[in-house]
Amino acid sequence: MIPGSLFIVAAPSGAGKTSLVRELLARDERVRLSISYTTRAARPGEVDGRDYHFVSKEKFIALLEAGEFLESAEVYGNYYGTSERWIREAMAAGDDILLEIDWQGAAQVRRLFAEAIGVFIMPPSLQALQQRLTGRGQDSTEIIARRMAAAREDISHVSEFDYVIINDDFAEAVADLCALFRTRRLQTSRQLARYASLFHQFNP
Ligand SMILES: Nc1ncnc2c1ncn2[C@@H]1O[C@H](COP(=O)(O)OP(=O)(O)OP(=O)(O)O)[C@@H](O)[C@H]1O
Ligand SMILES: Nc1nc2c(ncn2[C@@H]2O[C@H](COP(=O)(O)O)[C@@H](O)[C@H]2O)c(=O)[nH]1
Repeated sequence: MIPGSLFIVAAPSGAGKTSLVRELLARDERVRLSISYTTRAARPGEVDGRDYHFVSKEKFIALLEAGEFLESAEVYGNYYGTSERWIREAMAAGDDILLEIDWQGAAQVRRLFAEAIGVFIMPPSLQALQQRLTGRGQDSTEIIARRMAAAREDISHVSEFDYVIINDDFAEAVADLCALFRTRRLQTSRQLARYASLFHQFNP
């Protein structure tokens, strides 16, 4: 079996990564999204187990201490973590895995999986970012201010990622993200030769 790839998508809050990832998942059935654990309160419309596993701080710390997380970080005042068990199982099944996490988590994952492919989503401007956070209409003024204050720090980590997509025109950014996933899946003939079982089907 050809092993799947591990993709990381990060962005400052409000740049549009959840919207883009949702479109990618609708168009590319080979990608599986890791559902993170978080101590953040659910936003209106968010569903436990679909958008996040929403847990208390105590439960999160218990999971952390039990070694359940591949990576974890405090982001904008809440805790977030990726289930190591889920990732290992999905990898064993040969799936392409997508982690929608922040730059701190991305750095932790890169230390474990050097081959992970990092994609950073940029807003066209800080003004557009502010408008998107406000326009989403789901966070208080204080929360938006906290996320805007962190945006410069978030963006300063852009060079740690392999690819950058500027999410200005939404349709264009979706097309770029889908193309990136498709292209990264192409195998060179040398890579293919490493997957002996597949290779031998054509070279008995
Ligand atoms: N290209 C775009 N042009 C205009 N608005 C956009 C664009 N992309 C996304 N948006 C809007 O911006 C808002 C924020 O998008 P989204 O929730 O996907 O951001 P995010 O990066 O996942 O944020 P967070 O990290 O806070 O969850 C949403 O209301 C979304 O509809
Ligand atoms: N390090 C991790 N960061 C994560 C994870 N899941 C989400 N995130 C990031 O948190 C912020 C805020 O997300 P929001 O849903 O509260 O707006 C954003 O940058 C996410 O990418 C995770 O498991 N680990």
